[in-house]
Amino acid sequence: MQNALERVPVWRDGWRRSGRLVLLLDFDGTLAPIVARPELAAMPERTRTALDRLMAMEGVEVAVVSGRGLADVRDRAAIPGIAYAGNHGMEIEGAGLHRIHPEAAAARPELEEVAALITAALDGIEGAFVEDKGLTLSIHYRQAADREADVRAAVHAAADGRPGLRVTAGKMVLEVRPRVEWDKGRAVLFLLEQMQPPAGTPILYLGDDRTDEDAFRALDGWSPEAEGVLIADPLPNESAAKSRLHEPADVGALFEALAEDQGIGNRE
Ligand SMILES: O=P(O)(O)OC[C@H]1O[C@H](O[C@H]2O[C@H](CO)[C@@H](O)[C@H](O)[C@H]2O)[C@H](O)[C@@H](O)[C@@H]1O
Repeated sequence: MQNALERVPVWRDGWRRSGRLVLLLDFDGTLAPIVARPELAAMPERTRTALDRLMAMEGVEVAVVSGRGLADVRDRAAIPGIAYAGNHGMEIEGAGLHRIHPEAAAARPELEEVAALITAALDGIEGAFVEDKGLTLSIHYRQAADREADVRAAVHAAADGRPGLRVTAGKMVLEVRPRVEWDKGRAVLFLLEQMQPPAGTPILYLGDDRTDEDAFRALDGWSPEAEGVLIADPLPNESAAKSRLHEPADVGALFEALAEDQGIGNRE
């Protein structure tokens, strides 16, 4: 898969021609490196500085799309004036938008019940814990990797057989989500419908995990200039992304490279 830095001239050219550049950004593993616990995740200074610089340029539109709860990712990313999609897009807020998936919200009482069951079952598994994100649960085992099987058993015992819920997997984490027809791909299409970028606008979705593949696939159908950038090393067997970066640190380098050209996007 091509290195995303090699595609920068193509994207800058599209930005120059259309007057717009859209960046849709995942948080953990993309803007922020993966760390031991969710509350320790932070955007590196280099990435923030380069993103600030890009956002000060003409025609650049940014949104953050995350599996985290909306308030959490908004506080953590702390990029002013943009739209945030939390809980894999089940809640969207900012830039004039306010939307909560109604069926997902209705599943909250059952989710609470499951959270209590899993929390009780994890008692005694040191390092495993439930992150309650309101509309979804993350059950982390990064610090209890040797007990992964027990964590999985606890989660499935509590959530399986409930028609309103489903279990998914991510990086050393299981998630319990409402069984609704909504994911990062749908969220990205919703955001683009609001943004209405003109034809020819380069639209980049940067993401690192399985849930980001929904967004990569959704972009394929949007326009020829919409494409996914996968942050991964090694690469997975399959991905719908068109190019890759090796690690979150490279995301800052990509923003710097996009902002480099003095000929475009400079506000008067
Ligand atoms: O969609 P994302 O913004 O990438 O969020 C996905 C999950 O990210 C967080 O968990 C992951 O990152 C943690 C901090 O680096 C790490 O400790 C954990 O092992 C990873 O799975 C977040 O806590 C989850 O709620 C998100 O769903």
